[in-house]
Amino acid sequence: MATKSAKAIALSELNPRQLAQEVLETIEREDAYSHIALDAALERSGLDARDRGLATELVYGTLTWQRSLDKVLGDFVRRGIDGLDLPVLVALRVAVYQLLFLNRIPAHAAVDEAVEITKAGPSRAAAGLVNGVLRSIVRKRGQAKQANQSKQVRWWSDKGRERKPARYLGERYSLPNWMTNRMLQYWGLERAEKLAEAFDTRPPLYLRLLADDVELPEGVEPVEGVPGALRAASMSDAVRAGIADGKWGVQDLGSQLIGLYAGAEPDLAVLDGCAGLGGKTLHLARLVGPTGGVVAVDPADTKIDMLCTAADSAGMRERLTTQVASLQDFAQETDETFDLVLIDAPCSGLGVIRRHPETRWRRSESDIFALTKLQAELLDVAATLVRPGGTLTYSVCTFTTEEGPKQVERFLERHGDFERTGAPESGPGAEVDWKKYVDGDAQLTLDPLEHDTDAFFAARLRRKS
Ligand SMILES: C[S@@+](CC[C@H](N)C(=O)[O-])C[C@H]1O[C@@H](n2cnc3c(N)ncnc32)[C@H](O)[C@@H]1O
Repeated sequence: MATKSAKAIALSELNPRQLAQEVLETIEREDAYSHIALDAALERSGLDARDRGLATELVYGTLTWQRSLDKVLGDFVRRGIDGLDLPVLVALRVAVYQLLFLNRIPAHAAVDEAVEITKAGPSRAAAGLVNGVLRSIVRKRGQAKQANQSKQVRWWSDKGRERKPARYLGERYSLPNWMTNRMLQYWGLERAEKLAEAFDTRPPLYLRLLADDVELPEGVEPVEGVPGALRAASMSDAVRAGIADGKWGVQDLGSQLIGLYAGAEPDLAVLDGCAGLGGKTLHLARLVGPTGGVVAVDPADTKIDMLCTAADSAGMRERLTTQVASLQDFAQETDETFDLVLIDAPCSGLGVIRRHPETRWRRSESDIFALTKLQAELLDVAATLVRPGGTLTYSVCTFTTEEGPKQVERFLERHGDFERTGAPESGPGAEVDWKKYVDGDAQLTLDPLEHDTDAFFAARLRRKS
């Protein structure tokens, strides 16, 4: 039976592969964020937990391994992949991802569905090509299996490891070479390779408690030494129900640690200067309690709208004041100073590529220069908004030194009235076992290998009294 065009049928009728196809095309065509496009599609889909899991795996896996998948396809598509229509390229990538990375999926299911999806789409004439290419890959894989080669279809060469390590890491772990070059500079080959591998895995599912006295379902455990943090084995129906009931929300452990590291505690007046969707804002609002307050500023009105909605359902609205403005404009207009200012700055986002795999293919090295300038400007403005004796926490979800430790060094050179102060010694943040998470300068440096978190950097600075 021919599959109907994904466009012609309601999202609620799509199977997991059709949904993944739809989402991946949207991400590519509209420069959309993977998590937003996928969540929106899943929300409107009629898929059960298992099929949602498969669709999620296909979207994130295909985006993560895009360089490797394209390399393999390039070896099998005679005229190269550059001239392929987007729906054809996406169908091929998704199928090859299943063939090479998902052992439990039978080859015929991956191939047949890619052919059907292509037949039902706008480039139906390419269905034969899709069929031929995928069957050749399956054949090659089968021959290699018979010859007992451990890796059947390869997209890298081990010989390059010593000779051209940046290229080797990029090809093997599906990362851009400029990024692997930096990883080698920072960590050397051994550790860079381990981190490259870690960046290709699916991240653990962490939750943050939003209510007191809740009973944890099976498969959800508290994270030792981090108040309010939970780790879930999977996005089970019970976890989803807890989210809907406002018992907990999804937030990476690294993000939660930043909220705690910033040192929010009852009564404080807090400014979240780059609030975004408010992941950290709402954590800070919870920590300051009903007697404290958080001002959340961000120039993106849609983000502030979403933050307000989330604050309403978390019961935090009364502690929160929002303003759609750049921090620079906000600072011009206010006379207020704050006990605690958080600058969770716009950054290259290389530390969260497990969650946002499209970042690998969208960022370029030149972005880092512009971002570093903006971060320095935001820090200079933020410094004027901290009361004497108050603190400024600067955080980024990346591992480049310019955006992290060097940015802070330069800030301290420009602002003799600030000093590093490290993790908080009172309030909920003092309950964390910080030894595990901070470096020699008491700065927070997190990564997926050591901490099972995304890669984050944060520094806490005190304005001298
Ligand atoms: C890393 S994101 C913040 C994420 C957010 N804190 C969270 O935890 O969900 C950086 C934010 O900075 C905002 N931004 C960009 N330029 C800004 C500026 N000049 N002033 C204030 N915020 C800015 C962006 O809109 C973006 O939402």
